[in-house]
Amino acid sequence: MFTIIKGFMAMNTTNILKSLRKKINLVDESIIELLSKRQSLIKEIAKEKIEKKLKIRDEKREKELLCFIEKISKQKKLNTQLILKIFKLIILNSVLEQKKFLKIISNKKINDKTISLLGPKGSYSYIAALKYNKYKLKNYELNMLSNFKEIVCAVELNQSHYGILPLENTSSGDIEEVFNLLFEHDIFIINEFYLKIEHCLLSIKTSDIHKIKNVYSHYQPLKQCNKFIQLFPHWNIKKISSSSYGMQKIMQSNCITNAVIGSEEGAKLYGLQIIKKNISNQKKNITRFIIISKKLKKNHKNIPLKTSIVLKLDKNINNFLEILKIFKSYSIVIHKLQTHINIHKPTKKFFYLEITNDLYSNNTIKFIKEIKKIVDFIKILGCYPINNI
Ligand SMILES: O=C(O)C(=O)C[C@]1(C(=O)O)C=C[C@@H](O)C=C1
Repeated sequence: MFTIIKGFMAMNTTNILKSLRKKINLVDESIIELLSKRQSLIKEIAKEKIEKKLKIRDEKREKELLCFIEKISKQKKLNTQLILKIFKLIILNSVLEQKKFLKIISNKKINDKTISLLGPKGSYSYIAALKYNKYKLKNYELNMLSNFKEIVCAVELNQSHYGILPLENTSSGDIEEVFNLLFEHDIFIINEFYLKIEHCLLSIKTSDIHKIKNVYSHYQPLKQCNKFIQLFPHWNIKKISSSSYGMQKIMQSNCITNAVIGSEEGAKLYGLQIIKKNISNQKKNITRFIIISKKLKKNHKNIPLKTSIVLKLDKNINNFLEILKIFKSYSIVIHKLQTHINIHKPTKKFFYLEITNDLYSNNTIKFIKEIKKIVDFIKILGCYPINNI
């Protein structure tokens, strides 16, 4: 009798579960419908912006909107951090959609093979992308974006096949922002290469070093040239989205007091003069660029390969000793080992590792299985050919 009642209750619970799941389906359908409505509005906004020649991205509006979202999600007692994360992604997606729409409207041929990078033309990423495109991709269209996050999201959201990002530099070290994006987003490294970066101080042709008051650039070139900059304490240093955006701005402003730190190639593109060449802290200023993709790539077995991994451990330091033992027992060779701080939660650390092993070899597969047992979090960031400087 008791078993019959239990069986009946179980059946009843299953029916309740079924009906609740049906309700969830309806709620999810409404969410999708609302997102589709939002997407249509985004297109309308894009048309208006194109007509009125307004910038696609409106950071002030984004801030206001996120404040509003935060307020109402708190009122509804939702996980505010999660909701904000979702909305930041939705907004970023609409920026990328609007930029794509702008291209269609302005009758630019849309190539389905694109590589996203920090633009506009003349940036170091542009020079790196031209080089990579010439040797490896051929005929991929360059999709110029305004920051590293947009590049990562364009690839993650399948709006672009590949992305190109600087990862580290001999003068400024690791680019933490890019490492954090790799850890947080669903993308993979499929290649790497090195590029010599020769920073120059550029201005319009009628200026000279004594007239300069404002110096513009992306935060990376500014960091890589900080010793040179320190020689001119009266300069106002202005961080902007890219060195080439700075070139565009000073060319348009036509003002003798403005200068930008950027490339010689960029100077030619924007008709600027080079006031001083090679101003980096180190003579051999080299940047390591990576190519990112939505999918992990399998490589030929007969070329030397590197696998990048990120790990998060709990506070127990002994864990790391355990990890090292596993490395030893599988004869894994560590090429690089670094700790990185989570930009959003500075108390949280990640371990970033590069091993000179093929991710798909039986030995590496077994090694990763072992590691997974003792870490809090592991993400394979990619497997790609080793490209020495
Ligand atoms: O309000 C706008 O201007 C929009 O284009 C919409 C939107 C959004 O998705 O909410 C997208 C991009 C802007 O940077 C700000 C907001």
